[in-house]
Amino acid sequence: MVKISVIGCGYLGAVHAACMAELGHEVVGVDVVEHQVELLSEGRAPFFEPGLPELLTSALGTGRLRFTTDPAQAAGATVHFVCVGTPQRKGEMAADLTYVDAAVDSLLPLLAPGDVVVGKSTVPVGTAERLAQRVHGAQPGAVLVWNPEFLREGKAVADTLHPDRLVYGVPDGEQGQHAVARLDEVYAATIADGTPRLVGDVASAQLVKVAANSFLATKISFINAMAELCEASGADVTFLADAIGMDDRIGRRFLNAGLGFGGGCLPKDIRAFMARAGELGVDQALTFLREVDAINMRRRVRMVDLAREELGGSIQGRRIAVLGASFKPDSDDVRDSPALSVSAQLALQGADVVVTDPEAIANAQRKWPDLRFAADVEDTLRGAELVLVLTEWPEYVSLDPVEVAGLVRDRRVLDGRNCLDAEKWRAAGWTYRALGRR
Ligand SMILES: NC(=O)c1ccc[n+]([C@@H]2O[C@H](COP(=O)([O-])OP(=O)(O)OC[C@H]3O[C@@H](n4cnc5c(N)ncnc54)[C@H](O)[C@@H]3O)[C@@H](O)[C@H]2O)c1
Ligand SMILES: O=c1ccn([C@@H]2O[C@H](COP(=O)(O)OP(=O)(O)O[C@H]3O[C@H](CO)[C@@H](O)[C@H](O)[C@H]3O)[C@@H](O)[C@H]2O)c(=O)[nH]1
Repeated sequence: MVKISVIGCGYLGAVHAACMAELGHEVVGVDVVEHQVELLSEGRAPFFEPGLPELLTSALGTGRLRFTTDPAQAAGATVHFVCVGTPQRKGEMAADLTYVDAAVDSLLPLLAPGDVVVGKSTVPVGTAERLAQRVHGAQPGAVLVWNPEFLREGKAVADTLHPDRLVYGVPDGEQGQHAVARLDEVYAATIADGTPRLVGDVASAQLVKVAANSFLATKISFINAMAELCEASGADVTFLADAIGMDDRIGRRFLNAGLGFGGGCLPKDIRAFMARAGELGVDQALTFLREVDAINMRRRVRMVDLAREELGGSIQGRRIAVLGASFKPDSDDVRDSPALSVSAQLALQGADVVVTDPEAIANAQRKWPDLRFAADVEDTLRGAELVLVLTEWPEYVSLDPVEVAGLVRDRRVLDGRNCLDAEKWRAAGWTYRALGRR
């Protein structure tokens, strides 16, 4: 059993804390937001993540997990995971590192010889080296390492308990070896399950994370660029993705064309990576990511244009139903949500937009208070002249086009995620269109 602290209990940290307790460790989770700590302490997740409430309840029941707003409660832990946010700086591409700095600073007075501070947040390469100096200055016997996290929202619990790989970035020498041994203790059950573990230097570990997200973003923008070609030439991007995806070297995963990527990770991570490359004097190495970002943002513009086309050129006062607000299904996260940015654009241009989502309405309302929301699909669809499916929640994918036809004014649907059965919708008398699909 290892005594662990987790600093920052948001989408990443809350899941990490609960999973570490589940693996048998004694865990204290620290966050600055009082309400969030109260909810977590009651076994309630402050955000929607399948499986998390059950895990919290079971871990709290063992007495091995607690949450607090008091950073001093992290004293006594020998492994401290830093899981705070690294959002995009306002008006810039670079990451805002103030939370990471504050989190590490809050640990400095508590550190004892042998303690390991483990960065999990996604940071620009070079951040860990800077923080390591601060840790070393405060407690020469303590060490800072990087252990990036690859979990996906919506699958965060399974991804944390059964990751594809563990990556440790440690300094050379005895302190680095000590940290590896500590992390191996923390992840003993995961390693025993056969999860590969890669040990490298600190710079590489930080880069692995942003490189992985850049690759995923590039794969999505590649297929969306193909969707533009398909649309211009009368081809079908889903057919194309299926066919190229059958080549093992390419693979079908992350080739779903549509509205593109959003969320609290891919968009800000590729931008921060470009900013860091500029600081390092190698901005040319990542100019392709500018294009990846531009292709991605064009999807949203295209969706708005398509809606206008479908409505005969004018959206002023036209009733549009939007299904989906979160950046992807199985999440209530609306950070940089493509669905909401399209909805807001349509509303700004004068359309009468109503948005629904199974989990994300509260978050969406906070972010876009001027948008109109409805709690259920029926109220959203009633009287609509155009239906937009912008997040592929299973309940939207499985809608019966015959059943819902009676609710709308006009049977027109735009499939922003290439997730509907086009034939079925057309057979029910709907005009069906999707980005890059016949
Ligand atoms: N969300 C994901 O799926 C995911 C996956 C892998 C990596 N990451 C990375 O992990 C980091 C966290 O992301 P997130 O999505 O969990 O963000 P988040 O905003 O949901 O959570 C961050 C939490 O840190 C808390 N916090 C801020 N300053 C603090 C401090 N000084 N002390 C204690 N708590 C503090 C905030 O109140 C918040 O609850 C980011 O760097 C992100 O890129 C996220
Ligand atoms: O073929 C695809 C796959 C995904 N998406 C979109 O891409 C975005 C991101 O999806 P996903 O990667 O599943 O969600 P995240 O939870 O943001 O996870 C990413 O970001 C995390 C934070 O860095 C990493 O830990 C994960 O490994 C990485 O997948 C979403 O808007 C999806 O709709 C597509 O448009 N097409």
